[in-house]
Amino acid sequence: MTDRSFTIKVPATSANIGPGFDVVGLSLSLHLTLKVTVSPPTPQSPSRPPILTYTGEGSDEVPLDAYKNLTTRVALYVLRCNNITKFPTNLTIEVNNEIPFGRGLGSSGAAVIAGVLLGNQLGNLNLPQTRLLDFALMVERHPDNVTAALVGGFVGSYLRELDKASTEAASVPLSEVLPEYPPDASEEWGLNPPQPPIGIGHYVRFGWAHSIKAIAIIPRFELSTAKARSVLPLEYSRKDLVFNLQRLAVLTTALSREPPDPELIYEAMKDRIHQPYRKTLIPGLPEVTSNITPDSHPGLLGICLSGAGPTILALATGGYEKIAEDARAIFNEKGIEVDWKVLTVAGGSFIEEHDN
Ligand SMILES: Nc1ncnc2c1ncn2[C@@H]1O[C@H](COP(=O)(O)OP(=O)(O)OP(=O)(O)O)[C@@H](O)[C@H]1O
Ligand SMILES: N[C@@H](CCO)C(=O)O
Repeated sequence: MTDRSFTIKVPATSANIGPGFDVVGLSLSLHLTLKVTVSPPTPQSPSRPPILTYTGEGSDEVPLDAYKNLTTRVALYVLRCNNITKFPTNLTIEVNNEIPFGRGLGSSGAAVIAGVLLGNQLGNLNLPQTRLLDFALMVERHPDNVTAALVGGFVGSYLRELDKASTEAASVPLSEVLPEYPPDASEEWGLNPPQPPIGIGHYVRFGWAHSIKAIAIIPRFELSTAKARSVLPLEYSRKDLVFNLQRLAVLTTALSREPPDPELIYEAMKDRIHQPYRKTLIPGLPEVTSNITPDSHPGLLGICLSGAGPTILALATGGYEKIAEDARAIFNEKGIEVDWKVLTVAGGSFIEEHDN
């Protein structure tokens, strides 16, 4: 028997793009890459626990225990749901990550999608894409990042209204979906995990004008999605909802048109559902989004908070450096250091099997 090896590659994502809170996502050209090897047992190594190594973003904080790491815990959840209670013996996973943690660039969504694809691959499950999405949505319960990370491009998604039994199945605490530790006596723990209902998430890919690039202006601090969601109200006025719906409807088509129209897009990327509430957590956010405009910065199309923040996403066809450096100067005035990158829209996740 020979080693089996394959590579999984998952893109970063920016969710919301202004008015599309929990609805739209855009895949971007930073990647989480897993190089996976499964070696047959040998007399010297009949069986050993998984070895996980990690380079790049988050390597100083990510757990390297396969039973604690988000990606491998998700993979084990997928395997357990398919009657496989353990990782294969002699599994090695070398991770390289370009997606900064907790910045609004979909690091957790990418880790979850990588885990679902890893479980599917290790168990030779051949799950269809819709089922892969169901598993991801049991872990990350808003569809915007995970859908864009899985299928790639500029994507809108919704969660199907579930019947009572499916709603209960999809509402189990995350600690039950992803227990942290392996069982001492694996039987009870290994069996009967909460199965995802079928067909939770549905999506459509919008067009994307190729001349549009995304500048990610990334503050050097982390903001967890949970914290950035905790400041949001539970209810909104009709006026604010209509404000967002009007803009989102225009935005999804405006970003596909060549040449893109800055006047239309700048206004269509405004939001009243999440950004105004998150400004308390991101000093400089209102100043950056209101002072950098297509008039002051030729090439700019629109500017918004990326996902739950703190990264700012500027869509532009040129003038990248001036946009980024002027945003940097505003953040610097608030005592915040930033890094910035010009990114392109990426394809979806993919797996490459290697011949050994
Ligand atoms: N590659 C990874 N491997 C393991 N855990 C990860 C990985 N990437 C992210 N995580 C976990 O996810 C956490 C960040 O998730 P969080 O949802 O707060 O932010 P985000 O996904 O980067 O931002 P957003 O959801 O706004 O785009 C990290 O602190 C870490 O615990
Ligand atoms: N739509 C989510 C994305 C976070 O990943 C939010 O803004 O909270």
